[in-house]
Amino acid sequence: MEGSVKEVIGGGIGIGMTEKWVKKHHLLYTGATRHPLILSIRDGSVDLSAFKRWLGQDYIFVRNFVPFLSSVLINACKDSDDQSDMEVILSGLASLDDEVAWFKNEAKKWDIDLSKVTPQKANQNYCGFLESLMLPEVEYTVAITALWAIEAVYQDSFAYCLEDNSKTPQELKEACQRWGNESFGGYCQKLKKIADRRLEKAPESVLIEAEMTLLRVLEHEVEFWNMCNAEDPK
Ligand SMILES: Cc1ncc(CNC=O)c(N)n1
Repeated sequence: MEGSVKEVIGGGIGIGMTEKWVKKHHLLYTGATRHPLILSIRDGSVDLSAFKRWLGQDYIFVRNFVPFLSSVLINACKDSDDQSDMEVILSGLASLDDEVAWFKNEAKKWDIDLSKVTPQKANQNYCGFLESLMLPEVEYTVAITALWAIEAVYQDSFAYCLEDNSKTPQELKEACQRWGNESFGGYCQKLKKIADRRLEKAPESVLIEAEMTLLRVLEHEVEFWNMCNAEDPK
């Protein structure tokens, strides 16, 4: 099949839309995946209070991410042309069970009371954006592109902190491992394939919407990291 006429014509080989967009918007993509907070984790100079802020805020984000992912799952069941989409998204949803438990356990280790953490502005904005993606008029193709981008930023960022020459502090490695591991990487690849398959068949209007949505995701991710690096509001 590799390299066959069918693969080439079918678009199985060659560069997909998501990759084209990442190249086109590489400054913003790099801004999200090589943020100063990530670079500081990787070189070991990270301010632990920034990490703690991230932990508390991301717990809230993940709780809001559950209904979003559920909504993408429903969309896939209703609108997808491929039955396996549902299985990929379901696997992501299933892993959030463990993820929420991990946050609670990690918060204990760092002496953070999650019930006292309130979402900061950038987090509120990002969660509001997730909610807007759950509106009935949002196309499955747009929602799956957003989902791929949200997951890919975390996978790319944290995998970078785990590379051989990185100096990531031992106590942060488990967090990096959650999203930087190969299995999460495989999940992101599957999401990317789904997004590329849908985008390939999408009309121009949906393509524009999906590209705009990718840019919004990247901006929200940058703002989220910025929020963690900034002092708490007085
Ligand atoms: C701000 C943000 N973006 C992406 C992820 C990764 N998805 C689910 O865990 C996350 N946890 N937080």
